[in-house]
Amino acid sequence: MTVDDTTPLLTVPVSLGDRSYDIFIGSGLLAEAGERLAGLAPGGRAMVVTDETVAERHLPALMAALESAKVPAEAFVVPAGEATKSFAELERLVDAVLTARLERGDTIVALGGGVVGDLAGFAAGIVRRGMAFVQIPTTLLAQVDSSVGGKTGINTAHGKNLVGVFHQPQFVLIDTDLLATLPPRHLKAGYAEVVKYGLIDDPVFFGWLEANAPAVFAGGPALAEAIAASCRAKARVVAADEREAGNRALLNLGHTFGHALEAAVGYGGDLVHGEAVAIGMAMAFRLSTLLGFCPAEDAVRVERHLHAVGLLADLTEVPATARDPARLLALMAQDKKVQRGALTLILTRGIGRSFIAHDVAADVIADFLEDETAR
Ligand SMILES: O=C(O)C(=O)C[C@@H](O)[C@H](O)[C@H](O)COP(=O)(O)O
Repeated sequence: MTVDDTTPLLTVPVSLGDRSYDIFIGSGLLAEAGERLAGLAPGGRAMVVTDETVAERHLPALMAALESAKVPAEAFVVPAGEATKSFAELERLVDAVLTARLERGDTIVALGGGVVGDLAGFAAGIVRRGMAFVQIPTTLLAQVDSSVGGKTGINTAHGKNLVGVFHQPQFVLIDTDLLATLPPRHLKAGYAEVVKYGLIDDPVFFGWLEANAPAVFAGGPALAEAIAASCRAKARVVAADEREAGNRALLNLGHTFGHALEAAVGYGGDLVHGEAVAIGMAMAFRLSTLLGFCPAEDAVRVERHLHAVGLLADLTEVPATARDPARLLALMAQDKKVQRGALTLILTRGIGRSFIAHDVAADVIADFLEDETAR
């Protein structure tokens, strides 16, 4: 993979028949949001959903872009953090959309990270049985993962993302400049999802990340290239299996363990999604090694890279209260990939060789979790 020294506009198509859309990636794109929205829904209105932190940094620029394109718009601001993916915030948002009398052809615009995108997308999917929706992701995690593919939803006390709908956006606008204000912790957390694409089926990309991680974290062309490669990978998987009937589940590498950890720590607690996914991916590699699928050196290589960029890779690195194996197993049992009571895990035969496993016995997973807490 080569790195350009410029970041021109790049368009990645997501091919889904009459629900197809483009991901626009480039520097300074927020300023074009108004024109793009006006082109999408001439004469339409917009509601921008964002959180308190993003509102301070980027909302004025987006509202100015909408105003100059003559798109009437109002903003709806939610608290920052995972706890916002709740029935209470969904109800508040739905009420605001209906109070504003937005029509089905008006647009809900998600300006923010995964939390904002998932909540706003869910509202767009259910109000008037489906409104227009646009994603303007402002975190690395949202730019490389959650803004693409149409998964929307909220968390419940039973687990992560358990209530939601598939609802594709009309376009995704990725302004790479917005990452300049992203705190390092969230840049790292988003990087976990970038690594995931290498681990699923692209060992060359993983090798490139090992060599180029410092340049990616420095921002600039290498970061833009990592975003583009991630979006291409995700668009390819989603186009082949929009509703996760098959191989889309590979995008869940690290998520069955990760989601259980997030729920165990508590939403808004001391573990953000990408951090939990990093631990979950390392665990998936270790379990794969234990089961004889994956060379031990590959699991070690994954751990080494996650640690090298400052991500956690070990269950013992999460708060002790979230490490109870029985509780983790009970949370995993709520995973959406469960079939007839049996867990589905994404395991691996090595870096870039992940596969869907339906037949790992519950007692094997329970023993593995016991071992992991004692590592
Ligand atoms: O888009 C997908 O499909 C994914 O699984 C991507 C995940 O990284 C993302 O976190 C997704 O929201 C998880 O979905 P879930 O269905 O496992 O809750």
